[in-house]
Amino acid sequence: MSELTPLSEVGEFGLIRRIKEKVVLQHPSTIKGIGDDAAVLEPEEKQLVVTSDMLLEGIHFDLTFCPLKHLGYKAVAVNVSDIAAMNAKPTQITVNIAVGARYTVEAIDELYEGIRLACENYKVDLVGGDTTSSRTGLVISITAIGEVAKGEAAMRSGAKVNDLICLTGDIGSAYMGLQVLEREKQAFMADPEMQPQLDKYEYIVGRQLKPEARMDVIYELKEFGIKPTAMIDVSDGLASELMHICSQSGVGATIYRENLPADNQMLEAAMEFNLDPVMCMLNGGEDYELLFTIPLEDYEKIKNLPDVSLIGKITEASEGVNLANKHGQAFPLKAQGWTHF
Ligand SMILES: Nc1ncnc2c1ncn2[C@@H]1O[C@H](COP(=O)(O)OP(=O)(O)O)[C@@H](O)[C@H]1O
Ligand SMILES: Cc1ncc(C[n+]2csc(CCOP(=O)(O)OP(=O)(O)O)c2C)c(N)n1
Ligand SMILES: [Mg+2]
Repeated sequence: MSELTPLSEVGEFGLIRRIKEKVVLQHPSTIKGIGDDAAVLEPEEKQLVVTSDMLLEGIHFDLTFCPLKHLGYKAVAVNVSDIAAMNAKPTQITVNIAVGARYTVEAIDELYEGIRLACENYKVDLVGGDTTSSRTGLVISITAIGEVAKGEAAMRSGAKVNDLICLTGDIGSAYMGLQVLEREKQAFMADPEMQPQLDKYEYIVGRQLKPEARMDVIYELKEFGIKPTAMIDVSDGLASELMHICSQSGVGATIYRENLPADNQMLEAAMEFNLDPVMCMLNGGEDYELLFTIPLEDYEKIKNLPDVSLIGKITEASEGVNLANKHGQAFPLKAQGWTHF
């Protein structure tokens, strides 16, 4: 095994130099990246979108089952997902990390390998950040900047009565992936000889550890001439996100249980864990899919998009937010997804 280097050997500035050396800037709007008191950007004639999300050890990730490279990728992806949810294109990120003194240079290299891979995939420039020590665990906080043409940003507040409610991908899988990982961790702690059994859960575990921001769908919507009237990404759970759209738009909604997009592995794992798959889909969280509304007239355009499901319709506010079953019975939806407190 190769030697590991303590962080104290390179120091804060040595670490930053190491990070900077591997950064390749690709956006013409990045005038100055890492290395000065602040980055300098020169955006085009567009509106800027700015968002931050942080990931904390013990709250958002567990290093016993989350490799640092995946963590770096996920930290970027969840931020790009918020940019996507504004119907915008990501351009730059800054990365703040707080790291325990016992970390090695090689461990931080791994983390940044994931960050770099995500920057390459989403075509964003890493233009700065901050590095501090931590006494309580690893913290990663990312700010993402993006651009959108004037008037094209999709707010949570734009949904109109009779709009169609659309959802990308499938939901509930990241949550079930986490249940599997936590179970295998418990089994391993009880008996370190135990090898984790993850083969048949590859997809759902991947959804937890390696989520993708749906920039692909943002580009497709543009290509098909569809502008969502409202949009949000699913981080805390579908029910919770739908409530945000409804309250901010002053509307109600009905979604149909039969139309909720489920993956087979998620359904099988839910059965194994004795969990109601519909509850997992509504409240699981961390799917990083896009929930958006479109005018009814755009139905013909949207039905050709392979990875978009029509899950319901927007109604008058007085009708509330409901989940309907195949017999047409509707029940008020409760947001029981992730909250921090
Ligand atoms: N500590 C904070 N200070 C200021 N604004 C915040 C803070 N936390 C969240 N916000 C803002 O509140 C809104 C909702 O945040 P959040 O629920 O985290 O959204 P998301 O799920 O998209 O990350 C956003 O506009 C965000 O910028
Ligand atoms: C170790 C661990 N515990 C719990 C979770 C589950 N979890 C953590 S944060 C979260 C929701 C999303 O996080 P949040 O900070 O609310 O993101 P935001 O809505 O601001 O994008 C979920 C479901 C996890 N992924 N890992
Ligand atoms: Mg947030």
